[in-house]
Amino acid sequence: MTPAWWSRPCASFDTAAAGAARIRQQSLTKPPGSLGALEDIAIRLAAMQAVERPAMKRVWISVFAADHGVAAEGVSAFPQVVTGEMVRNFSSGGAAISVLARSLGARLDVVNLGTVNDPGEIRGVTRAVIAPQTANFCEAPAMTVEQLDTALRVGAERVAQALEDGADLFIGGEMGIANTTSAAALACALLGESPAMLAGAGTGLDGDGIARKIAAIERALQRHEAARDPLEQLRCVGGFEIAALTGAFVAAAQARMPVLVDGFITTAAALTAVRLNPEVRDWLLFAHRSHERGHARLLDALQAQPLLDLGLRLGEASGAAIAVPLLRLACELHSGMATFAQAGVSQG
Ligand SMILES: Cc1cc2ncn([C@H]3O[C@H](COP(=O)(O)O)[C@@H](O)[C@H]3O)c2cc1C
Ligand SMILES: O=C(O)c1cccnc1
Repeated sequence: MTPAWWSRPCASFDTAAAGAARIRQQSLTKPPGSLGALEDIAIRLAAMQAVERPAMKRVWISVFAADHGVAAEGVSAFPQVVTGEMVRNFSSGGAAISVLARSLGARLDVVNLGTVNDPGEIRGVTRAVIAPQTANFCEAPAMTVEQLDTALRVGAERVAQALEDGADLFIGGEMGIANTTSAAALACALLGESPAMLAGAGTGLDGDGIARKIAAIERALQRHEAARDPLEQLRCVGGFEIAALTGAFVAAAQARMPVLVDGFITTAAALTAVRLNPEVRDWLLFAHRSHERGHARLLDALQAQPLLDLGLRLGEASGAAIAVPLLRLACELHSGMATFAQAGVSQG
């Protein structure tokens, strides 16, 4: 049997470019190391882009939208119709990510994988509808094998589009009422953690709501106890958008495309991608630590040090978009500063 596409090797870092970038960082007019994490980012991006002086001009943002059967368990503070309504809002330019993408001059790609309140054909939205929603994973596997396969492939196809567009960075975002329940269930399955440790308030559940969410995840984990490998865990308790993000992250790493990871849900997808193919980890940069309970644990599992900690809990790729200016500034400092020799400044 031929191995699945997601198991194929990822691109490797260009160590010569990274070495040249490291030497350049040490020659710039500042005490070595004084730009902290921004220096490491410039060097890592040099390794990824295989150039001494990396750039972060074109940014591609794919927001994957999908509904979740588990919403029937009363695990979100908002009704399920919001997912489809927000797809429309992304396309008309009123969502947080719409504003951020405009401000960054980034390409915003919205992908509808299936919503109960389907907005139909609308301008600027790619239709890749798999089903109106996943199955309620408290009662059955969230996806069939075919649905999972399609969702993974849709994610990879958006990366192919980003490459064709000449993007320097891929950002994945999500929209799906109840998807913090799916992401928490997936994280529990992958990490062997208890739901009480990883389930949070999501869109703003109160104490009773969080207790319902924990109980739903506990039931789901019992039902799907036999799911031991990451692909099967994703199929049983994931969502269409979480699977598309997983496929996108693997495909980006295979295609030499840096990825900036957003919040709780996208990090659950990132961990799934790394479990499917450990080489993916090298290609992931982490934007922020979300306010959502459980995100810190996921970041720890990935040994990730995010750039920002702003108490964000929105999703939609918003936290990643907010961190893009830092990546841009890291690149500009790296390529624009004078060296000690050029500026006639004495070295220590
Ligand atoms: C208006 C609105 C816009 C959003 N944009 C992202 N989310 C975020 O909230 C949802 C997850 O939280 P939960 O699991 O509690 O439902 C996801 O759609 C996520 O992207 C939103 C939620 C709402 C209500
Ligand atoms: O961290 C996130 O991505 C998040 C948190 C709460 C709700 N939606 C998204």
